[in-house]
Amino acid sequence: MEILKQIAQEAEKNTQVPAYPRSVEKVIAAVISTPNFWKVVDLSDEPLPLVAEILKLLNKHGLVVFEGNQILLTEAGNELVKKLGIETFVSHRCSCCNGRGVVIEGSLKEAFEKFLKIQEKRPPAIHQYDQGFVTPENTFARVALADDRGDLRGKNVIVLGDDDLMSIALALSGLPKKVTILEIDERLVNFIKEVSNEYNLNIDARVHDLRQPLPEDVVGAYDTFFTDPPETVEAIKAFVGRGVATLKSERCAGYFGVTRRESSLDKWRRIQKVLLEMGLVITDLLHNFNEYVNWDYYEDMRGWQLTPVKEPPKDIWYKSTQFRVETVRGFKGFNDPIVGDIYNDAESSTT
Ligand SMILES: NCCCCN(CCCN)CCCN
Repeated sequence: MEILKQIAQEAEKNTQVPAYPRSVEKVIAAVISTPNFWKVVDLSDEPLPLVAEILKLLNKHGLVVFEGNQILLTEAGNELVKKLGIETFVSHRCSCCNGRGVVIEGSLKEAFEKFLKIQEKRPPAIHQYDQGFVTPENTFARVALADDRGDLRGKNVIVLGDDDLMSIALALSGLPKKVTILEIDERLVNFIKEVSNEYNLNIDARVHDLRQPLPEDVVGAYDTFFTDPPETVEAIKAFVGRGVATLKSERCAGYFGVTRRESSLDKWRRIQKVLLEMGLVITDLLHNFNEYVNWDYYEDMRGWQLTPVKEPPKDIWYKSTQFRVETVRGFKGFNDPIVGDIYNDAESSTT
């Protein structure tokens, strides 16, 4: 146990990311089952910068080696695993719903098939706005989840930031009364407008920088919001806080993703405190509900500089937990201008 504590302390000192003996244990447990860096990050569920540092320290202590692009336990590493009784991960994830608790069926399925075709021409994710969209099936699973919770039919729905094309999926489902989207990236707004015209979806799509206060007419005018903010507490305030500011009243819902890839549990605690202070109740937390398609700018992101081996990501490794929140008495949104950096902190790694 001593070595785990020692490596955790050193890793925290070098990265400013909170690290625990369990962080080190989970990285070792991941290395038992995969030599691939991105899969180690995925299985360990620790922030990428911390995983990279822990691997470098394990290597320094002669417990892992980097052979080509593979991360392997040494003889000494295997001894430690035996001595500490470290076990690898076993998944019990439902193969039918992929652990999401919802499936895309009936009328949603037809809309989904249409969406699959439409999204083939979507603008690629760009680094400038920390974009990274989820799989088309995931976008529709979010629609199924919100409909399952009664948050869509006959409701006014707003999407704050939409590289995931939630606005198109929601409109294709035919469930909401009105769909509005605010998005900083003109390429996306133009694409969504074109699709809305072509398919007669009547989407209210506007270019808007969410660091600025909301347009007057959307404040207090919606029943449900969707957003998927960058992973800083500031960004949660900007995107989720503004989402709350768009809601009509108590007992309205919001949906967004929070990841473990760029957020330690210590940061999660700060995020959850911010949510409670806004007068929100967290009703659902669905682990790894969101799966992000690998973006082609990975060599430009900070995380790439930190990785101990330079193997391009192949399978989906970046995932996030889907949060559902609901307003209760005394809730208050956030609609002041945001100054400063909403994209970077010590734990972020894909910006
Ligand atoms: N930079 C690549 C990954 C970004 C994912 N973030 C934005 C996702 C937009 N769809 C944050 C994901 C969790 N909040």
